[in-house]
Amino acid sequence: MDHSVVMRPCACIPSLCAAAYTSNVITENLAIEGRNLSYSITTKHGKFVPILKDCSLRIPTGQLWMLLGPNGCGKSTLLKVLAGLLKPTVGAVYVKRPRSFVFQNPDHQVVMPTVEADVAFGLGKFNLTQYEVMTRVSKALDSVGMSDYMQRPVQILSGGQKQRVAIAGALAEACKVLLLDELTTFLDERDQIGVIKAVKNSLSESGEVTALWVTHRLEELEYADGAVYMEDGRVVMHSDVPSITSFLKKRISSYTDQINS
Ligand SMILES: Nc1ncnc2c1ncn2[C@@H]1O[C@H](COP(=O)(O)OP(=O)(O)OP(=O)(O)O)[C@@H](O)[C@H]1O
Repeated sequence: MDHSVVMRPCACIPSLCAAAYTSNVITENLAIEGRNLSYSITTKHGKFVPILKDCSLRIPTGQLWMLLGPNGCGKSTLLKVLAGLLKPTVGAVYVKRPRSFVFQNPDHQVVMPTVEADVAFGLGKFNLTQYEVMTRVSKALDSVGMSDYMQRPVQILSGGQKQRVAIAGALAEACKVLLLDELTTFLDERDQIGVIKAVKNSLSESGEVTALWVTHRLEELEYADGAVYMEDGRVVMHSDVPSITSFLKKRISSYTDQINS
């Protein structure tokens, strides 16, 4: 994944705070909609490289969806287009505001010395009283199961705990959409499950927060409400979990047959 975009990790993206709505997009009950999105680049040698090709997706409010696909198929690029970090070459995007992007590497997520200060970091812009800040911080930490760590230094946290603190930062800012890029890549199994459960819990507590979770790990599908599967820059399937699981099992078994034949 490209980490060249540097910002306050997990902060709501300031340039996106105004409503960004592109005409002809139906938004009823949807937190995320992309229609016919293409994204391409032209290299310094003048070569045209299509990265996303006519991708469409619709994610209902309050749900956790996974974005799956082989290495290099365009998952992170699609997530960055939805985050507004990249402008699609063609197509329309609607994503509820505020939205937050959480990066893959836990060490890029936390910037303040303590957990409490880190979660409160993005709240300065809201002109809140100390009491309101404290209330938001404790509620957000509670949602991700990190209340007991409020006064801890961030350096001593595990990778998964850092990711949960980053998610709490977004929740404290009343984020409506979480765009989560392979958060569990660097985590051990226990931390991995802790992060995904924290996201799931945050969504069910609020009912208003929606998450799109990029992953390679098929076992994480069991926590999802739906999934989008990509290959070679295209959305190949967009559906409920049982259908996508059965599709992927067939895909894997046909691949195994091919390499064994
Ligand atoms: N700025 C860029 N310049 C050239 N190629 C790029 C650029 N950004 C992305 N790509 C290419 O576009 C394709 C999609 O990249 P992307 O990071 O979105 O894939 P991904 O599915 O997230 O991969 P991974 O699972 O390995 O993180 C890759 O082939 C990548 O090399």
